[in-house]
Amino acid sequence: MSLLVAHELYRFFHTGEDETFALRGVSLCLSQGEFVALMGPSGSGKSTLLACLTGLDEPDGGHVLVDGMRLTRRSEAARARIRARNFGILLQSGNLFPHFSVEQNIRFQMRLADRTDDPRVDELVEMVGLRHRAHAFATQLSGGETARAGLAVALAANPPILVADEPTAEVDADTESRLIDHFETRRRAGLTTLLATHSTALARKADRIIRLHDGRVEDD
Ligand SMILES: Nc1ncnc2c1ncn2[C@@H]1O[C@H](COP(=O)(O)OP(=O)(O)OP(=O)(O)O)[C@@H](O)[C@H]1O
Repeated sequence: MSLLVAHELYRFFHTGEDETFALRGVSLCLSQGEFVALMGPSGSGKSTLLACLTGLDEPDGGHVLVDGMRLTRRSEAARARIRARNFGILLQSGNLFPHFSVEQNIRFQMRLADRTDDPRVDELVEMVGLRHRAHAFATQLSGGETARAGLAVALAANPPILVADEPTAEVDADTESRLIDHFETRRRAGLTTLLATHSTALARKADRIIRLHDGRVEDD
């Protein structure tokens, strides 16, 4: 069975007189253990799609199923429960609590997922190249450090589905290669990974590339 299904998703935005058609009937299926890259030009709808797939945004049409459960058109509390159980999420809007340190943010995410005894905090901090910044508050981090800390938080609960928007946009080559190793380890462990990326190096490692263009799937 598919772990994550999107069926005919539509999303429109209205700003004043303008209407933007961000998603125009996007359907996709992700199986357990798949590593999928979502690509497409700026403005093609990648971030909007990730937000709808994780229930952080509601599509205007269509629906999303997570492990057979409908995520769309449910209460925020129900969506949050499904999200906590199934997803690790890194979106461009960020996922850090500003007055927690990097390490506290990671531990908090683990606690939300009931992984209080998880020994991997140091490992995660090391993997994203932030050992020297583990005790810094989120507000004290540079843009690149914030993105990397956010990724460590998204990975903290070893989520069944990792959804990340441009996870390697702000990382150096060493960190990118450590992250690619980690994504491949997730695949071997049967965990699913969906990354929106402009990086061809990263996309080359994926099992599948889904290309969006103008709010539609151009190629899958
Ligand atoms: N909250 C919003 N209000 C109005 N328009 C929006 C909103 N969010 C996204 N859009 C518009 O929807 C379209 C798709 O945006 P989206 O951010 O999903 O693209 P993207 O493929 O992720 O782009 P990028 O690669 O630059 O991050 C764009 O035209 C964008 O301007």
